[in-house]
Amino acid sequence: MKKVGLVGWRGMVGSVLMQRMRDENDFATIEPVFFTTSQIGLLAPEIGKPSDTLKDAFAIDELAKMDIVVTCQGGDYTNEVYPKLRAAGWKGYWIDAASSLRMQDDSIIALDPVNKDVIQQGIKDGVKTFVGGNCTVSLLLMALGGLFEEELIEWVTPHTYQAASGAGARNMRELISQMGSISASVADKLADPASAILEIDQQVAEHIRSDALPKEQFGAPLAGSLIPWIDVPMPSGQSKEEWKAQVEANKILGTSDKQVPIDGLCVRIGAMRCHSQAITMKLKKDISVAEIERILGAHNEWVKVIPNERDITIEELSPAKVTGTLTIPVGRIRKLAMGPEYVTAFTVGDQLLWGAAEPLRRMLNILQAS
Ligand SMILES: NC(=O)C1=CN([C@@H]2O[C@H](COP(=O)(O)OP(=O)(O)OC[C@H]3O[C@@H](n4cnc5c(N)ncnc54)[C@H](OP(=O)(O)O)[C@@H]3O)[C@@H](O)[C@H]2O)C=CC1
Ligand SMILES: N[C@@H](CC(=O)OP(=O)(O)O)C(=O)O
Repeated sequence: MKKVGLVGWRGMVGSVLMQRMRDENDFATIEPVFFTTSQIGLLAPEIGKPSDTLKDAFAIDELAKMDIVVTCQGGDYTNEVYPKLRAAGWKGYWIDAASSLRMQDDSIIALDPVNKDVIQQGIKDGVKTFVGGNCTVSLLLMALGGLFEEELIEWVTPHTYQAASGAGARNMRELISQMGSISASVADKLADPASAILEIDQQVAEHIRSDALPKEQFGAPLAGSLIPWIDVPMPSGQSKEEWKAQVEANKILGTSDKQVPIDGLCVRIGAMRCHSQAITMKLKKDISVAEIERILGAHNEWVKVIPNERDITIEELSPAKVTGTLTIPVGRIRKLAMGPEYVTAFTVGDQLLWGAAEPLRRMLNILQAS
């Protein structure tokens, strides 16, 4: 059995990964070794079989005993430990959730329902570093995989509606606190059916703008509002989250030499853990909506085409429905007024599952089988 070192397993992405590995009985086929940056010597998590106590995640000699290291610990950890481990001569496989190594020449961004061929070729060529993609990128490609595979897309503009979880666990808590704080600020008026809505609205607006609203994590109101900027600015005027779309998607698809333009605005909204994307795309030719739906639906077992009808769209194409599942619904598919090659779509996906943990779990299984 391969020795697999798990780092960052108790964080938000790591916990979802652990849950999926338990659900799929992945621990039966590996020898897991749990690492920590802060709890050395404490008990490892329950996985249905005995495991050693927690080891020091900065101990290069311990990590070097692993055949595979899977880390969800974050970019700072990767930046500090990965170069030292490789410099020590370690030849094992490194599977990472953080963005630090994604765009390096010797790494592959893993999303196997979309780029299994790239991954398999990489393994044959001796690639040892596999990184999960940015959540919006992975979710976009899971939804539009069929059209990309058939090389039907000339360009895509995804406008995102990103959940609080993408900013971290504390941000998720802050979103709920903001909601509670807003509700509490007008509780007496809400309880009185005769109270005037404009007064409630006025009081809510004042509360949202005031220091009484908790906003230490986001630095701005999210509940009852939105934040139209995610991550740091780039020289192009894009946010870094927006910049990632084209570079990462083309790297995943293996099309970096003839880039498909992918660019749009990324916005944080008050959803908990599902990112949604409103897509405008130009196809290379005029194909019917029925054919587009067929191609999208046939690409992978998780994508689910939702007919462009009101009731089923509201029922199926929402963060409330999708959260905690691996389903990638894509709907609102129709031609735009700009011309027959211009198509719109809307998709939703759990950013902690297909957006983060699931590609890593599947990458581990691919390496196990190789
Ligand atoms: N959040 C997201 O949506 C996505 C995140 N990623 C990447 O994954 C990486 C990790 O992100 P995320 O999971 O959000 O990070 P978290 O902050 O949730 O966890 C990171 C680490 O913090 C330590 N920690 C300290 N206190 C606690 C606590 N009370 N509960 C749990 N862990 C604690 C743990 O390390 P220790 O046990 O060593 O103390 C843990 O492994 C980042 O690089 C991020 O970029 C990738 C895709 C999506
Ligand atoms: N930036 C993403 C989450 C994330 O962690 O992305 P990345 O893995 O590219 O750093 C969001 O805010 O929704």
